[in-house]
Amino acid sequence: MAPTPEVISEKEEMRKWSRSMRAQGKRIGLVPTMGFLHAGHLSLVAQARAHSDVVVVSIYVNPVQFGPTEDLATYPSDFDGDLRKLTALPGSVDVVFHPPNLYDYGGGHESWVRVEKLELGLCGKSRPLFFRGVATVVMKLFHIVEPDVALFGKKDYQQWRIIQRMVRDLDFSIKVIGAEIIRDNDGLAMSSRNVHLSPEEREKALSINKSLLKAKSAAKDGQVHCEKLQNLAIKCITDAGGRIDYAEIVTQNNLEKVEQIKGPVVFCVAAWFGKVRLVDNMEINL
Ligand SMILES: Nc1ncnc2c1ncn2[C@@H]1O[C@H](COP(=O)(O)OP(=O)(O)OP(=O)(O)O)[C@@H](O)[C@H]1O
Ligand SMILES: CC(C)(CO)[C@@H](O)C(=O)[O-]
Ligand code: BAL
Repeated sequence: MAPTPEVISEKEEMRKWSRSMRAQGKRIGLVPTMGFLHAGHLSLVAQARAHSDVVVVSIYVNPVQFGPTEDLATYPSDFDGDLRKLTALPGSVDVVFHPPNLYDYGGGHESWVRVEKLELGLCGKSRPLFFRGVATVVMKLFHIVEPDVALFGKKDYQQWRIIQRMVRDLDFSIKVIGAEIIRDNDGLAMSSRNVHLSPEEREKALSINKSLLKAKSAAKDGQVHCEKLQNLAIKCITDAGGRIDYAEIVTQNNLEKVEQIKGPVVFCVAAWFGKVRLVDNMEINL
């Protein structure tokens, strides 16, 4: 068992800690999270450790990425449980950055980061201010923690691509790594929000991964028409009782819609099961 991570809640203290590490020649890895940690998050921590000398995990439920009708108030949290999980890891986490509020300067926050094209499609359609909130808080975390490397999960594929684009366009000297999706044994992509699924809804939600596997296998068998593949997946999910937000095949880098698979694509899905909205995706490289 590793030592319990140091918990830092003040921005200035966090920056001071990072700068003292940098002065000792240490590479800093950052894993941004909203807490209620699961094995998907822990896999990011392991990869951060492999790419750096010291690891910071941030735990902060960022209010500005939630729309007025979204689930900010019910977002799951268990800070003590998170610390226990991080302490039980084979390699240590050095710091948990857990600020109470990143927008507490009074007078209102009015500066935003927008990744103008990439934020429009997929999740951006039903959550129009979501990626503005994500890009802004990640930029703030980058300025506070000053990491050399930052880890994001491919489960939130569009988010990962948006952060990569922000880092490129705004000249951050940070390596952004996309980590593979960790799934439960039955194929459901791990997600903090899964805790809100009833057993019946969880069973229905397995249709997302099944539909993606079906579509990928049909594509490998020669079906390259995206509409057909999308309809296959939509039927599988709606037959199971899910409500589709979107099911779209897009290019892996620019997330542009494609009609026929000719190069590397990713099939992205968001669907509702009861009050829970889940996202998942699968890369298809024929
Ligand atoms: N199953 C997973 N596999 C790999 N990475 C993941 C997985 N789930 C989450 N992550 C990554 O962990 C980071 C923090 O995500 P977050 O704290 O929002 O958890 P989450 O499980 O995605 O929660 P939510 O239920 O809000 O989607 C993000 O980079 C996210 O992509
Ligand atoms: C990247 C992130 C920590 C920003 O709040 C969040 O969107 C998440 O947990 O995926
Ligand atoms: N993991 C993405 C965070 C969100 O849906 O708000």
